[in-house]
Amino acid sequence: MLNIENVSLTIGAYTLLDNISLQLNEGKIYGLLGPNGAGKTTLFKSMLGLTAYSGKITSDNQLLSSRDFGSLIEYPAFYNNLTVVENLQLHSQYLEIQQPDIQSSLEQVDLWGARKKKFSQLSLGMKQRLGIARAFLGTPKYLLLDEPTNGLDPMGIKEIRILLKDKLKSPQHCILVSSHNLTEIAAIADELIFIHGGQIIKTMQNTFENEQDLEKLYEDIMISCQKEGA
Ligand SMILES: Nc1ncnc2c1ncn2[C@@H]1O[C@H](COP(=O)(O)OP(=O)(O)OP(=O)(O)O)[C@@H](O)[C@H]1O
Repeated sequence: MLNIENVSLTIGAYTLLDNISLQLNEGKIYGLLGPNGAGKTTLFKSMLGLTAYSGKITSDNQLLSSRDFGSLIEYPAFYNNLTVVENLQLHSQYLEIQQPDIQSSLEQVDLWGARKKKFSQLSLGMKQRLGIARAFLGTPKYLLLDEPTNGLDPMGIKEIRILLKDKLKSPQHCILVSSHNLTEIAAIADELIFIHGGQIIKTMQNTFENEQDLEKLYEDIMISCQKEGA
């Protein structure tokens, strides 16, 4: 279990994260929802140790290790002139992942057939899936995906949904995914986390049968945050 306790981050006059406490459990997919600038990426970066913060984040009561996490934050950066396989081999060497199962990870995201293609030859959807394969390569406990469906067409979005829900979700792994696409979040998440102005506004089970109901709740929450000036 990932335990986030009273995590805050202030830079100059701006409070990016405001006393965030959350518990994230293996076996679940969490959807992180919030408008532009809410603090989603900053929260991911604090978990990954990419930004300073006050408060405490632990995994099963232990200090965090970079091995605990796999992440896809913002646009996935790879070497354009290397092939799919070469990119993953390089990443494994860089992270000192012992005996990475590159074939399985590529099969999982349906890219084994494209293993000899250069990164520059991949479609956006293939690039996102390769980013997820890379994030999952060391079989981390926590998989952090920041807007993985950004810019994808409906088929690409569907592929990511199937990948997360039917292939990567497991009792051993916790997946935290941020998205502005409420339809996707309604379809894949077990739990919902609403964030606004660096604060967690609400956490709840995803009981939404359709995205219209989630959309309505999202709008109500965000409008009331704006009124309160959160
Ligand atoms: N290094 C920084 N210094 C100052 N402000 C920052 C820094 N990084 C991010 N911010 C600000 O912190 C706020 C939260 O940014 P963040 O990128 O975490 O939001 P987000 O929820 O991921 O937004 P989006 O949905 O647009 O990706 C924004 O107002 C952003 O401008």
